[in-house]
Amino acid sequence: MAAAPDSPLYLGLDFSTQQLKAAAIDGNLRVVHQDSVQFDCELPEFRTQGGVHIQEDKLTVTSPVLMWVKALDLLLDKMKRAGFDFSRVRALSGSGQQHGAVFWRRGASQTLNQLHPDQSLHQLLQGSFSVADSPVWMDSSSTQQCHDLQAAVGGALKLAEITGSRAYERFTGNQIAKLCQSRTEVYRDTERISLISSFAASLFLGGYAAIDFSDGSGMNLLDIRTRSWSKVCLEATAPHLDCLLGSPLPSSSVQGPVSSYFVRRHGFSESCAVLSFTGDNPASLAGMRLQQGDIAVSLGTSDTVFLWIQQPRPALEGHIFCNPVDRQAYMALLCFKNGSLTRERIRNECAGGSWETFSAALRDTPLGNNGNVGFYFDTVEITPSAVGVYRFDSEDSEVSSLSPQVEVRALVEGQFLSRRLHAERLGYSIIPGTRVLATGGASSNKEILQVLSDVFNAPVYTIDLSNSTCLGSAYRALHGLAAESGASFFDVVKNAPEPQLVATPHPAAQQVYDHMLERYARLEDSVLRKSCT
Ligand SMILES: Nc1ncnc2c1ncn2[C@@H]1O[C@H](COP(=O)(O)OP(=O)(O)O)[C@@H](O)[C@H]1O
Ligand SMILES: O=C(CO)[C@@H](O)[C@H](O)COP(=O)(O)O
Repeated sequence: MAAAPDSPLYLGLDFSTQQLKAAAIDGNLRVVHQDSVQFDCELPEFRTQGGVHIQEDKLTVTSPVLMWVKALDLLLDKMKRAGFDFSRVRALSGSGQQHGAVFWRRGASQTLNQLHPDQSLHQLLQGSFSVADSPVWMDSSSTQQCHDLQAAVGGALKLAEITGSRAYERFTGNQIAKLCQSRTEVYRDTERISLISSFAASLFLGGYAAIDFSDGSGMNLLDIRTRSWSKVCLEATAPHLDCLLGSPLPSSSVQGPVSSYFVRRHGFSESCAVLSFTGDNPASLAGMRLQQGDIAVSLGTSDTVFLWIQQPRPALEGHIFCNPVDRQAYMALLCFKNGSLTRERIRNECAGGSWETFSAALRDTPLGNNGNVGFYFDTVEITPSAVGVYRFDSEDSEVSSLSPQVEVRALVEGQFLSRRLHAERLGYSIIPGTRVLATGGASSNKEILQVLSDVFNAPVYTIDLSNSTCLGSAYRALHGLAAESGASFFDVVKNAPEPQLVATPHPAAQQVYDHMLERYARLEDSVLRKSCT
């Protein structure tokens, strides 16, 4: 049944690597509006490529914080022009690319509190950030700080037991330590540190939003069992950090009403609630309504693989985050840096820049690629830690090139073999009934999903939107209002459309890829020996 034209809406936003996106749903969980702002082409004055600036050392990767602020101005204006009625929004939530940090300058809280509706956020917040270029998840420049943190807490595994992950360069605590050591004055001039998710929530609240447990798990600072900051990690990272971070809160918390700025400038209702924002992968778990036993594969700027887990078993590879929709549960995640941008490079070099030609190459080449396989780590990979491009023929001999069509398949098969290999090392096994839920920009490509299905030997499902992050945040906004009366997330979203089957494995897939996986693991070992990062 269609919802009444003035019925309540729930808004989800996603501040991801390459764009800001929004989706609104009605009380029947139907998507009624979608919009986006692409950073590179719609905000060219910030001169980003893929939403980021890669610095000369090739390790430091940042994004201008004012670009995200301006993107929000632009997005809300676009939505208004499209006739979106903000007064109907009962609750909103959102997500951000994980791990990135926003440093608010002393005095920023007062500015946030007194935003004048005649001016844009971008004009009002020009002077509010002590660091103009925020470190983001692609950064790998804090190796020293990672070593120091692990040494301080008693080793990599001990750190993983506390925070869910060994030290990773992109994790916020290590970025904060780097800033504090290299730009002490700037650190002293900072009154608050947000994640990108809690920064975005702060804009809507007109005051500092708490970091939520789930995104907070990507900092190497939160004790994922007690769900509070780990004293030993804070002390090893930087002085007075507890004051700068504020107390973390559950991902389903109502953090307050939207600020009067949004009421007066955009027509939001004064009672519109702002729910905790979270990380984009946790939001995606909510958007896909992931269940235990499913495996999610997100094909955004990064590729990620994640699972719902009940008990944390931290390891030296991968991450455990607090679950964003169930306070007793967790999620396990693997992140692969060379995802869509690497597929785009090979599309440009081997398929004339056309996804259609790229897809045709996948259709026209056989499962297993006649033994040709590749490792494409254009930038320093996270899982595994390696860099460079390595191609092998069926005899395991390294070759310097492959024909364009074979290269396309070598890339996509290689990427998914890697996703499966590392997921299995994390304890994941494909059993009858396993569903692979795919999302992210590249999940609109059926041929890529067919290779995913073949390599995992499991059916692949997608939801209607390739953008499950916004949908997940809209669901979380709706659930947040009901959570106070004890309703579970799954109760609230039980009538959402079911994921649709989009690919089933070829009958020969298991035979081809079980063997190839063993071979891939051996070749990866040899690549790792060659590519000491
Ligand atoms: N038809 C397609 N085939 C493969 N990849 C695609 C296709 N359309 C878009 N993409 C990829 O989707 C990526 C963006 O995914 P998205 O999930 O929106 O990223 P993010 O949320 O990280 O900003 C682009 O970098 C692009 O390479
Ligand atoms: O670092 C991670 C997860 O640990 C990345 O997955 C970021 O969260 C960026 O996400 P996308 O913009 O690629 O969706």
